[in-house]
Amino acid sequence: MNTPHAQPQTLTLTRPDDWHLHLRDEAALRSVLPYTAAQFARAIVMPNLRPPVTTAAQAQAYRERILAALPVDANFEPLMTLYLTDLTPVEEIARAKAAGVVALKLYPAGATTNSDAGVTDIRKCYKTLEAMQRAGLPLLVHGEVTDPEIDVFDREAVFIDRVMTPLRRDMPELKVVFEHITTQEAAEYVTGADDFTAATLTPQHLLYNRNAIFMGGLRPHYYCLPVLKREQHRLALLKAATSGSHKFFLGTDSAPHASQLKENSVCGAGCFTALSALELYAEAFESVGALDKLEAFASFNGPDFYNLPRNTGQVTLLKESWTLPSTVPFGEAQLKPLRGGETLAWKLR
Ligand SMILES: NC(=O)N[C@@H](CC(=O)O)C(=O)O
Ligand SMILES: [Zn+2]
Ligand SMILES: [Zn+2]
Repeated sequence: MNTPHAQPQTLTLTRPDDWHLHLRDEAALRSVLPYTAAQFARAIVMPNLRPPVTTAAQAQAYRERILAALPVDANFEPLMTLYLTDLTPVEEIARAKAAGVVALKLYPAGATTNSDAGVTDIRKCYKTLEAMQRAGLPLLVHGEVTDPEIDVFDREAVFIDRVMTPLRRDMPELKVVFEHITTQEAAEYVTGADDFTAATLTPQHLLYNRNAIFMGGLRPHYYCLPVLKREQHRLALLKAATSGSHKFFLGTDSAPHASQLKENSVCGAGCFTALSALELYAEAFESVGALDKLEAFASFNGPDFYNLPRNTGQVTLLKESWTLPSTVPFGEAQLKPLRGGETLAWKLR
């Protein structure tokens, strides 16, 4: 049958990167790293270990542990970050730059998983942020306020007014990535900002709204931070991701937590998507007929923002349904991927 506007059945992209990833450490690291190495050429590795990665020396040691955990045939480069604290010394910035660290991460204290050592007031970090601005080292931001008076669903929008806007005014040439944005407000803020501001988008925030957390019962594997929002926000994120704007790029925020800690009276925040990340993004882009925008989002906009070379080589996605495993090993424990046990429409060859 002649279907002139049929969507493609295969999709070949320049090898993509993941600009926001949690790999954890030790046995957990060895369990999850192969999935990312099979999908991506590089990934920005988040520093929220216990204890956090706060120094260039710790980042180098963590990088060595990641390289040692790679499958022998893997062709993958971890890009390291430091965890910013109230006490990060200005001198650490030069050491970080010399060690090949690509960014520092701002966790407002108490905002998310392993953020208790995070920043209590960003003004305490201004000397260090000025050094980053001079060194061209980006700041990656978990953009939620922690004020208990603020409704959980409003914490990202309030962060823009209370933290992002003053920060951009005071530090105009600091490169800032608004990580894992979840709201129309954040999408519009980044769209309207200058080229020093960019954002990452996760597959779950492009595919689901907050109903997914409550569908037929409480579903802990759909709980991450910032939490999924209303449909209006999901649509705004999808519009931003597929707009062709170079400010938006792929960052899975794949954040593995053992299933017994997700299916618990207090459920840890994080969705594990590393095993099917590209497939999930392809599904999201296809849903609005924008598969032609996926390559720039996944493979060009991130390296361009970080002033890193784009990858050479390609990956191919096939329109072929397959069932995602419902659990995979996670050290001695188990891990449940987002959509585990369900069918996906695209498959990475
Ligand atoms: N996104 C999450 O819900 N969790 C992340 C932390 C983070 O990125 O905020 C984690 O480390 O588990
Ligand atoms: Zn975060
Ligand atoms: Zn994260």
